[in-house]
Parts: sequence; C-alpha cells; structure tokens
Amino acid sequence: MASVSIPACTSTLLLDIEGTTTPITFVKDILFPYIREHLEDYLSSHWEEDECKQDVHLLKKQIEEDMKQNRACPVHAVDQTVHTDEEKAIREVVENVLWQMAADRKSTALKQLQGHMWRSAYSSGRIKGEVYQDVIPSVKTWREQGLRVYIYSSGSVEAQKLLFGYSVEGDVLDLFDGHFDTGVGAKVDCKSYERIAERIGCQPEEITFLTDVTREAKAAEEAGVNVVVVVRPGNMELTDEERAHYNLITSFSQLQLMGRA
Ligand SMILES: CSCCC(=O)C(=O)COP(=O)(O)O
Ligand SMILES: [Mg+2]
Repeated sequence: MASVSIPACTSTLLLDIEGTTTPITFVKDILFPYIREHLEDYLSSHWEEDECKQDVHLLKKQIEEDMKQNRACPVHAVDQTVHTDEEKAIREVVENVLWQMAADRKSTALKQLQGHMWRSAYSSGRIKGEVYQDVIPSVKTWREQGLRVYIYSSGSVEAQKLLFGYSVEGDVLDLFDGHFDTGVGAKVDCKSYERIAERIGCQPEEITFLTDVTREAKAAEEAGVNVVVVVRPGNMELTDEERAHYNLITSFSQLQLMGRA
C-alpha cells in the first residue's frame, strides 16, 4: 500500500488499540479467555473488596439500564451447586459478564472489571501486551516530529496502561501523552471526539484518528477529525465503498506527515 499523507495542521494522533496497534487475536484469544476462565474465582476471592464492590455496583446499574431498554441478559435457573446468597449473587454477575462478552459489548461496567482482572495476569508476566512491530518505531518518530500521541480504546484506561506497560516491547507507556476510554463516550458517537479535542485542548481538525472500525471512523469524521483506517490481518473486511472513501494503511510506517522532516 502507498503512503498516506496526513494534513499539515495535525498536532495529535489518536490511536485505537484492538485491530490497530494490537492484533484482534490477542484480545479474542488471550485477554478474553483469561476473563472467562478466572471470572468466578476472581469474584469469589475479591467480593468483599471496595474495588470489586464498585465493579459489581456498576454492572448492576448496567443491568438496570439494559432491562429498561429491553436488552435483558437471559436468566437461567440457578443450579444445584449454589447454596448461599453470596454464591447466587456471584453466579448472576458471572452470567451477565459472560453474556456481555459473548455480544462483545463495550459497556464501561464490563471494561472496568476486565481491566481489574488483567492486572495480576500482566504483573505476574503471564500475559504480555502484543503490539504490531511498526507501532513503537512510528510513535517514536511522530513524537520526534513534535506530535502528541493519545490512545482511545473501549478497553478501560487501566487495561490500556497494563497492555502498554507490560508489552512485548517492554514498558512503552512514556510514549503516550494520555488515554481515553468509554468514560469520554462511545467510540461510535461523534460527541466523544469533540470531548477528546476539548480535553486535549485542540480543534478536532488537528487530530488524526487511526482505527480499524468504520463506524468509529464515521463518528470521528462527523466531529471534523481526520481519519485513517488501519487494515491488519484478521480485521473486519471493508466494503468497496469504504475502501474508496477512507485513506487506508496496513502499517503505521505508511503515514507521511506533510511539511515535517
Ligand atoms: C485495551 S485492552 C482490551 C481491549 C478491549 O477490551 C476492547 O474492547 C478493545 O476495544 P478497541 O476500542 O481498542 O477496539
Ligand atoms: Mg479497534
């Protein structure tokens, strides 16, 4: 693929994670299975801790919201191994989390719990954050050219910091000026990009957003953000119309910053 120029007014690069800096397989085959495997044990051993209580509180609020919207999690009969109220409550949370994950939902409640659960997996060295080989050298070059680099992912800010703090390339957190998650709004909502520009202190037009998901690209464009769609192995196929509309790259090294050495 040829190089893609980004506008001379660009001051900030905003990067998605899954499918952009990081293979989708890392999320689907390593991070998510870890949650499914450890969820019940994690909840049982942390149930009385404040952080876990807050996570469960947020999940319950999400369930209430889902019920209002008729998106209720299917309720299964409680099985015979459940005896106490606590076991029942934990089983309900497990059912809900598994249901949300099966639908690949991006709710803040789900993402916050996942981030907390991955902490020990990363810090023990069991999991290392995967990053495509072109990512770190390109980010370093952009920074040398005076650009700011931020992350915007549906994964919680804590999960993002774990991924880059314990990455296959070592601790690369210093390369990023900041992180945004769904706390600023959904990635498919144009208002989120307006809020990010406001928080960073620039105009949306000064931001170039790199993502693999065209619904996110469309929302960012609506906000006035410049968009480049990243094509990586295993990413969702683009339609002919999308291919024609968006600037596409298969590697960050294809980005050319106009008017910069
Ligand atoms: C940040 S690590 C976990 C990835 C994740 O949970 C996720 O939903 C990825 O979403 P993205 O917005 O980076 O495509
Ligand atoms: Mg993505």
